[in-house]
Parts: sequence; C-alpha cells; structure tokens
Amino acid sequence: MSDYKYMSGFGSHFSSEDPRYPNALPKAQNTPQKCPYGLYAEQLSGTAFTAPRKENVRTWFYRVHPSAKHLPFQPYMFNRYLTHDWDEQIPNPNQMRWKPFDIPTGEKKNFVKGLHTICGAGDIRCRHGLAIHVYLCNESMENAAFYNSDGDFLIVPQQGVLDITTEFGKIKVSPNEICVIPQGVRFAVNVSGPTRGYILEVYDNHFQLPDLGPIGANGLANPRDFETPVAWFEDRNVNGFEMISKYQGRLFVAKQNHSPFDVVAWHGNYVPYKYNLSKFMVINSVSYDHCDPSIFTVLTCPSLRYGTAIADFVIFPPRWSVQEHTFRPPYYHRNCMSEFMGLILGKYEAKEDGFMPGGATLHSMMTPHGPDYTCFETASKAKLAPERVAEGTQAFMFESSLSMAVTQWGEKTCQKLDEKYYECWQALKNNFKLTN
Ligand SMILES: O=C(O)Cc1cc(O)ccc1O
Ligand SMILES: [Fe+2]
Repeated sequence: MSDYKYMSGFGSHFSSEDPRYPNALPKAQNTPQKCPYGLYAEQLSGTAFTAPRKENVRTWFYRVHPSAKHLPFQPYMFNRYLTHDWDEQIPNPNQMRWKPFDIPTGEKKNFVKGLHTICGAGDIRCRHGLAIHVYLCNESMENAAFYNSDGDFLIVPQQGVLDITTEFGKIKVSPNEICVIPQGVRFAVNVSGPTRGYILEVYDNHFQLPDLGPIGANGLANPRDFETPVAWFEDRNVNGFEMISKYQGRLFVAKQNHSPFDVVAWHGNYVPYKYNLSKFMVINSVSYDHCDPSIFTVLTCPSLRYGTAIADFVIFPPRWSVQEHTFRPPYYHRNCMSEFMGLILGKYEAKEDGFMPGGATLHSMMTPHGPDYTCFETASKAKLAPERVAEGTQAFMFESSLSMAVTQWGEKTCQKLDEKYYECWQALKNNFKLTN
C-alpha cells in the first residue's frame, strides 16, 4: 500500500499546498505582484486558452524557480528505440503475438532509457495519432526528469512498482494500477529492481471517462476512485540536473542547476492521476450473448468523429459470467479498429497458452482473430452455470481507430515476435452438418 497522500476525483479543480508551507497559494488571484514565500507563479496549459470551458484545463504552480531557468536543449543520445517513424517496416497485416519483453539484467537502464516503441500511427507534429511503448528498466532516474511535449502517457505497470515524483507531488503505481501523466508534466521514476510495463501515448486529446448512456450516473470507473497527488517539493541545488524532453518524437536534454520538483503549492484541473483497476465496477450481460468489450472501457481519448476513439483503454477484469445458451469467451471477429493487448497478470480467457504476462498481441485493422482451438472446443461444450472468470488475472486492450504500424524494434530487434502464433487457429475443425 502506498504511503503517499492523494486527492480523490476525476476532472476536479484541486488546490494543494505542501503542509510545511501553509498559505503558499495566493488568495483570490493567480498572479500577485509578489507571491507568498517569494515563489514564482507559472501556468501549465493543457488546452488552448480559448478551449470551451467544459474542456479547458490548466494548472497554476507556485514554485521556487520558474521552469524557464535551464541551459539550451541538446539531442539526448541514450535511447535508440523510441520512435515515431511509422515507415521503418513494410506494413504487416498478420496477427502478431509477442513473448514477454526482456527486462535488461546486466546493463543498467532507467525509465527513459528503457522506452521502446512497438507500434503507432499518425503525425506527431499535427497532434494526431498514438504510439504504444513498453518500458524495460532496472534503475531509478537520478537527478533527471522527463516530460513529453507530444501528448499524454497512460502508464500500465506490469512488473515492479513505479515511485513517481511529479511537479504536483508523489505517486506510487503498482501492477494492477495505472497512471496518466499529461503532456508537459515533469516527472522522475524511481524503481526497485526489474521493472516492465506498457504505455499508451495519445497526441490528439486528453483522456476522459467514457459516457455511460443508459448505464446511468454510476459504474465502470467511478470518478471518486481516481487519485491525484498532494503538493510536495524540494529546494535542491544540483549541478547538471538533466531535464529530458520528448519533442516531436525525439529526445532532448537541457541542464539546470536546481530540482524541477520545487512546486510548493498548486491549483488547477490539469493534473496527473492514478487509478486502481480492481475498483472498476464491471457491467455485463446477465441474460445471453457476449457484450462488446467497450463495456469494459476505463478511459478514452476521443477523436473528432463522434463515438470513435483515438484510443480506448479497456480491461478484462475478474467477474461473474452467467449468460445462458451462450458461447461465453470473446467471439471471432474482424474489426475496423486496431487492437493491441497486454497482460498484467495471469491468463487471458480467449488464449490460455502463449499470451503471457509482459507480452502482447496486435490484431490490426480487419485482421481476423478470436478464441484459439482449445478455447473454442472447451467453451462450446461447457456446462453453463454462474462462474467466476478471469480470477486473479488482468488483461487489457488499447483499441484505436487508427491503423498502426509496427516499428523495427517491435518486429525485429526485440526478437520476441512469436512466428507460430497463427497456429493457434489451424486446428479449428469444420463442424458443418447437413442437419441440425
Ligand atoms: O480480441 C480480443 O481478444 C479482444 C476482444 C474481447 C472481447 O470480449 C470481444 C471482442 C474483442 O475484440
Ligand atoms: Fe478482438
């Protein structure tokens, strides 16, 4: 359990002061001539100044140094596998499955050095698209911080706890929890041991809770279960603190002589947050048939096309399965969306073999997929009774309306692509009978 304190809510307007410095937030205005305790006021905008009020997000920081105090950015040369070049490989429409990605053992790598892009689509400069990365690391970031100028990160830890210091305060995120670090927010990741997880990066928009329609006012991921850190700061001079920025898909580093985690107080509605996936209120069919997996949407990044996401973050949580006269596992299908899946814990119901925690699958646009032979045979003969499914497991999907390309690292360099994946469907029999 985490020892850090959080504030509960999603989309709320929060105010927080480091308790060591009461009244650090200016009263009744944002930019007083002199801020309390001699702090600097700085705004972080997450939407255009002119965005409609219901979407408008920004935060006011009251900090020891303004962020502008740094030396010029230079290219950062310590990561070869973070990319937004979607033309590295020729397109590959095959069903793809990756064995668990290797966490470095001998070599020391921190979160930033350990970022590897698997697939993505879109144009980073036009702020349209997404990228899917894995982080594979074993070392904390020392006197270094990172921010993404290109979009938001939704981070899904699979192995190892992420102890994240942000400008807003500290967040601890364990496997089966997720966190969102919005565009521009500076953070540093501490780890203890081998650490692995997945990242969904979106360029277009911030993540939102899905509309609930006839479900009503409650359910799925409830707003009160999202947690935002409380203000924490350090006033620390550091010779050569590294501020690393992902900007237009490339990494740059600027040196500065102070810790950027020097925000004594802040207020606003543009914030990082975490969410424990075990709090998801699962809604599903209690009569017959298999619901589409959108019923398990935790967060969505909408596109301009109504109801169609740049990316949805969907989970497959432990639940009761009760449908009558129904083939209960996922159906066979072809989708006009791309489906990237990862596994945090246990096994995934449609494929008990081969898809392992820390691995992944990609079923691209219109690529047919569904239950493997064993799953089909078992589930079509099973005696149907109320049953717990997915107990002790957690699979998830990043589902996108964009057609994603796999990177060279994803298809070749990582050497984790399972060439035999297609075999899991080959034993499916012709069960056709002339009479029923
Ligand atoms: O392909 C998958 O395993 C994900 C998925 C799950 C489900 O229950 C229905 C459709 C679907 O794409
Ligand atoms: Fe699917």
